[in-house]
Amino acid sequence: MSTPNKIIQIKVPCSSSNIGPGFDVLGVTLSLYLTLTIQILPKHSDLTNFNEYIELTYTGEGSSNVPLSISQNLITKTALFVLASNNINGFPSPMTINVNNEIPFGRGLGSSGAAVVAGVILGDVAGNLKLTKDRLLDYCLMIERHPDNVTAALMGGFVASYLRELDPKDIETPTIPHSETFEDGTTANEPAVKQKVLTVPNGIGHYIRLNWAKEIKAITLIPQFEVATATARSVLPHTYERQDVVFNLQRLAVLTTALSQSPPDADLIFQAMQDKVHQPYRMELIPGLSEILSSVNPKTDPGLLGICLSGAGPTILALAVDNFDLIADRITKVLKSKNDTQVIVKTLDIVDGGAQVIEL
Ligand SMILES: Nc1ncnc2c1ncn2[C@@H]1O[C@H](COP(=O)(O)OP(=O)(O)OP(=O)(O)O)[C@@H](O)[C@H]1O
Ligand SMILES: N[C@@H](CCO)C(=O)O
Repeated sequence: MSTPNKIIQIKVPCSSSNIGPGFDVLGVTLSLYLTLTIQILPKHSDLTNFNEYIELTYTGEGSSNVPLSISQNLITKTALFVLASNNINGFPSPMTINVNNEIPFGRGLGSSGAAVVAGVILGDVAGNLKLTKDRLLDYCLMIERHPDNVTAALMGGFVASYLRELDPKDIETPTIPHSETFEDGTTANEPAVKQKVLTVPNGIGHYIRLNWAKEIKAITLIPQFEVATATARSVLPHTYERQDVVFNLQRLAVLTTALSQSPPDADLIFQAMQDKVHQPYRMELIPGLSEILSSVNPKTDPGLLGICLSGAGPTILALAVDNFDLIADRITKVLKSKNDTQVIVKTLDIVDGGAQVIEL
């Protein structure tokens, strides 16, 4: 192999979204990473499209079943989409891309959001486009249409976001590498259909970083089965009763400040993490969720602040300041009593910084 012109690392954190009432709004970045190590190799011919000279390898989570074809892999097809949108047809240099992934697939820890962010940055780096972070977010949001995970993964920290409503013509093009959240029946593994130029609208996503009290840690309880986000969204109703919407709005407004206060008020946070918009409908997909939400609280388990589904599940997120192992054991017992599965427990830090590009 020839000596690389450049070696670059793209490091993207995982994220937990919703935090109870903030469905499709809140995301918090946690300390598990998707890391791409890229060697950009010298061009060895007059070619301008080096798609056949991209070597993609994986280690870690998902490595045994992720597609390695660049038109099917979510990271590389996202990069191809960014390049095509900037009039670049295919990867402009040969390269090796090694992906080391710590984020389990389909567990509610934002694996697809991290892959989309990594792919958008890969496209930016490969095409030497020098897009701003806000512009990178526009590209992410063309692909993953709920902003919570991608905004947290790109920007870092505890983030609230909303999406500008797009004109239907902005998303009708077949060049977008449809992710599972397009809700049109396509899946994350389907290839982008055509490479036709697409102008990505400006300023699709708007976000604000919120404060997070430094003593609050995230216990993640990760059952060893997947729930695809598309499935977890398909069980949600299309319309809601007014009292359920008001229930969530009231709690969401309180929660965004309650999580910033030091010392945290466990009772306030526990109540503010209740939800009536997504969790009740997802209980059928996650045996034990209903029992956990109704039986574990700051009185039964001192140190606990609140419990919710992480993203679309099945991971359970427990926010706590103390007694992490005891809280984890108690929730694990309930999950195991309802599922014939291993439960992996990871107590994670909240990560302040988002995706990074490091030149090695
Ligand atoms: N590192 C990756 N490389 C390639 N594809 C990935 C990667 N990470 C995720 N994916 C794709 O995304 C799918 C998982 O996306 P899905 O939205 O269902 O779950 P999630 O993002 O892990 O959970 P949530 O969105 O609830 O946080 C995987 O099955 C795979 O197709
Ligand atoms: N807010 C999204 C996150 C999943 O990616 C959901 O709950 O469906």
